[in-house]
Amino acid sequence: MTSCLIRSVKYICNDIKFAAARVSCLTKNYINRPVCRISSVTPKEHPKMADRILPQIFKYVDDNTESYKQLLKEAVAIPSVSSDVKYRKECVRMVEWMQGKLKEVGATTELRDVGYQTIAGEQVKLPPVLVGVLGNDSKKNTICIYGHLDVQPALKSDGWETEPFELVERDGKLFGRGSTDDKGPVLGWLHAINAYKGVGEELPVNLKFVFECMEESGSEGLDELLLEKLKPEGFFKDVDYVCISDNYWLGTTKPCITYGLRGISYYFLEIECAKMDLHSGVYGGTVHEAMTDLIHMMNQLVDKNGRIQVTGIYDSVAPLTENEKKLYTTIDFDTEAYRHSIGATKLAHNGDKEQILMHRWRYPSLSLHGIEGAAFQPGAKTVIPGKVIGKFSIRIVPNQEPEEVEKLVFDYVNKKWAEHGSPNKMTITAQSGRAWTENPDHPHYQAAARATRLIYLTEPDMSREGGSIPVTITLQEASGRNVLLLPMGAGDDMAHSQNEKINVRNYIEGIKLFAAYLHEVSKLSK
Ligand SMILES: C[C@H](N)C(=O)N[C@@H](Cc1c[nH]cn1)C(=O)O
Ligand SMILES: [Zn+2]
Ligand SMILES: [Zn+2]
Repeated sequence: MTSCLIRSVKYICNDIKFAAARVSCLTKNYINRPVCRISSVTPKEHPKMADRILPQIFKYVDDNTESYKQLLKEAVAIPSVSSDVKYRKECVRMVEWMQGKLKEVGATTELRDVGYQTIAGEQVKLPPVLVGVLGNDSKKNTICIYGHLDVQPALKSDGWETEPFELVERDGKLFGRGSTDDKGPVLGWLHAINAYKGVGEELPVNLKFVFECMEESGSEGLDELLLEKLKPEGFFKDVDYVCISDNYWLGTTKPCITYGLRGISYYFLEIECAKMDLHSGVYGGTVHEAMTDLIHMMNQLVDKNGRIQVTGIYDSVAPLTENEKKLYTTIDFDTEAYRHSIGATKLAHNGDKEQILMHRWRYPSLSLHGIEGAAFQPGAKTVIPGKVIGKFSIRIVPNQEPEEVEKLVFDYVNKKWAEHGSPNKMTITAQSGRAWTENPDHPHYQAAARATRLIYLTEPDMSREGGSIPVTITLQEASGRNVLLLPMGAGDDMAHSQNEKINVRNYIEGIKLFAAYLHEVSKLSK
């Protein structure tokens, strides 16, 4: 950290005269600070001049740290939980809030309608997708940036130390739902753009934005918007690169650039034994209970070592080559620190680094998430739930197609249900997104690596991510371009969990990283 600050200060001293000479008129930017507007000089025309811009930008970012935190506080305060329809208005408010911010930096924006989703037989309107364009210079490269504005649910009573929708700074960390996943990174792009403006520099690239508010709930409607509307309208025609910041470093100190994601196949296993909940004293012993059936079924899915029991599930997993195997040995990953950070007694696979990484990145895993309709509140509620929905998912990997995985799971669950022989009603439904991998030897990745070295003064690890961003492969296919994941947050940020946070350092240096990345990509050939 100290070295980054020293570097920024040193650069700004060299460039102070240069910066002063460029100011011609002042206006206000989106954080209400004066900015200068000038310069039609692009990095491609004057590379040396361009290389002096970044130090000014880094200084500008350091100087604006408090306002960046303030804006994240505003964003976190909007509880844009996509999985619960009672927050749907907040999702819309979140998208509109972000639209305002994009407009303030000069982007042309549109809110695109993506229709309805069906929840328990009801049609519920999906939040709109925010689509934006900033710059249209045919000499510049165009980057399409994707991010999401929705968050996972969070309640203080889940075990948060502070209110989840109130950004709280403590010990150099900003705690709050969405701070790292994905409001911090989305705002990072906005701040990086603003920093160019703040030092009076034209953006070196054109930008296109796709910001949705349903990522945590399967990105419903987004693929159709991208493939059936935006693509035919020519949105991707001039896109040269795609960048997403929505994952995390592997550890806490070493930056990463990410070239793979697992997909996800999410299941709702519903069992109904009665049309309402029943008093267990009155009805216990007289009915076949839905919860008993569900626990039996959920127990058939995975063994205690994490081996998925669904017949044929491992058949299509891409075979491990000798070359790929070697990649895992060089990755900087401390399994003991990882174990300690989550308070686990023992990791799977005896804590072996290579095995742990492979089971996060390239093998499927099945997790049991929860049961809707169960009496989960504290206290001795004596009810027999009439209907319960067990939720589980399989993280799927390259070569596994969602349709094929869904069929294997449906067949297996139906077989186990038949063997179980319950008179109750069982239904299973799924929603799935594909896995994604990219070529990390591409110049786009080299540009991101240069930007990362500039900020963190170290070589980034090329990583894969165990989580899923369903739209990534759609963006790859729709644009036909190289896609890169540039994480902002650290490996211990606890996305989706209690006390989610982003380190102030990751947030601020991440903004600089994005600015440096835009600069590096501007130098790539078209
Ligand atoms: C990696 C990304 N930040 C993320 O958290 N993605 C979610 C996507 C998802 C899909 N269904 C529900 N959520 C994840 O990997 O769980
Ligand atoms: Zn998430
Ligand atoms: Zn995310």
